[in-house]
Amino acid sequence: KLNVDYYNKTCPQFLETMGRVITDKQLSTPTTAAGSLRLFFHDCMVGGCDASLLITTNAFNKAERDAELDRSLPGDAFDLVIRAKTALELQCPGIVSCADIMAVAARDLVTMVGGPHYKVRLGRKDSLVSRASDVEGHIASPNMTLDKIISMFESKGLNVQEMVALSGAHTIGFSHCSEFSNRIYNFSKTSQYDPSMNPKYAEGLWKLCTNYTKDTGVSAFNDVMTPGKFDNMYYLNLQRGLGLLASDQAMASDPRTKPFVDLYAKNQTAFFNAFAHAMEKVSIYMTKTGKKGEVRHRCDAFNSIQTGETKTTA
Ligand code: HEM
Ligand SMILES: [Ca+2]
Ligand SMILES: [Ca+2]
Repeated sequence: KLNVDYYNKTCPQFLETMGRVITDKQLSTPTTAAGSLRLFFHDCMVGGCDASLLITTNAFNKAERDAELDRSLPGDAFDLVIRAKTALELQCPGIVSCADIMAVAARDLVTMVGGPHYKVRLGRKDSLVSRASDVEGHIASPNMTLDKIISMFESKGLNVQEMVALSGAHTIGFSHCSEFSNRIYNFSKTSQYDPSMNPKYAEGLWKLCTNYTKDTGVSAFNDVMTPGKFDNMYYLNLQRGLGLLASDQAMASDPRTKPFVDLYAKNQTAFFNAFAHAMEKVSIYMTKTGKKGEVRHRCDAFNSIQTGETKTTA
């Protein structure tokens, strides 16, 4: 079904065009890589990698991207897909799905910022539904227990090792203060900061985020040491109490996850291999082929107008 040569005959310029659009965007807006990786992951976790996350809300339907858990996804990641789609529609109209564009963009950007390269099989179809109400229960948040996060990944066929490897994505990008503020402001009756945090690090974040309730855009690097580079520094940080999100830091102490944190901290090649392998798995999770989806003309709208009342699928 899915294969790496899917567009070889129908859109031979596909990968080259993607490469050009991605390079332009990443050089002018270096936050694109992290945003696109997160966008892709969130899309895949809800109904598979089918671009359901790109649909915009209309009067009849509150779409997936407007779910609370997806509100912080950056506009530049959406913009990249739109740009790629626009270029591809000129070269080979109606051929390349938005879901395939997202998969290739995430992969190419990981590679561009220093991470591994892996095969992306192609031929995904775009979804025929996108509902904000479908998101909850599928996307983890930082203050969930590790038990809960592990079972969420397991429900997608991803084991603990794969979860730890995929979380290495936090070697790039940002998080808003609201995602970790509970760790630095009145953590408990006896402690201002979360004791699993390096105190100097906590203090720095405390200063950075002082005004976060008013200035809601304030964010911290997920990886304080090498924020723009895809490397294994994330795991080394966890060993030193420099994990930003509570869920990240928890992986360094829980006996189920710690062995993998230690392995990837010691051995970047092991991390890259595990990340690449897990991403290949994520990127084919629940993919739609054939009549189960469509190739959208534009990535933010279904091809036929849907009122939300009746919907016929072929
Ligand atoms: C283990 C459970 C995970 C939790 C609880 C989690 C949670 C979060 C949160 C809260 C943010 C900050 C969002 C913001 O404030 O804008 C974030 C950022 C990010 N996440 Fe995760 N995440 C998890 C796993 C993953 C996975 C598996 C990937 C990809 C494979 C990923 C990729 C990213 C990236 C790249 C960013 C930075 C986004 C940017 O800079 O725009 N995360 N994550
Ligand atoms: Ca999806
Ligand atoms: Ca890094």
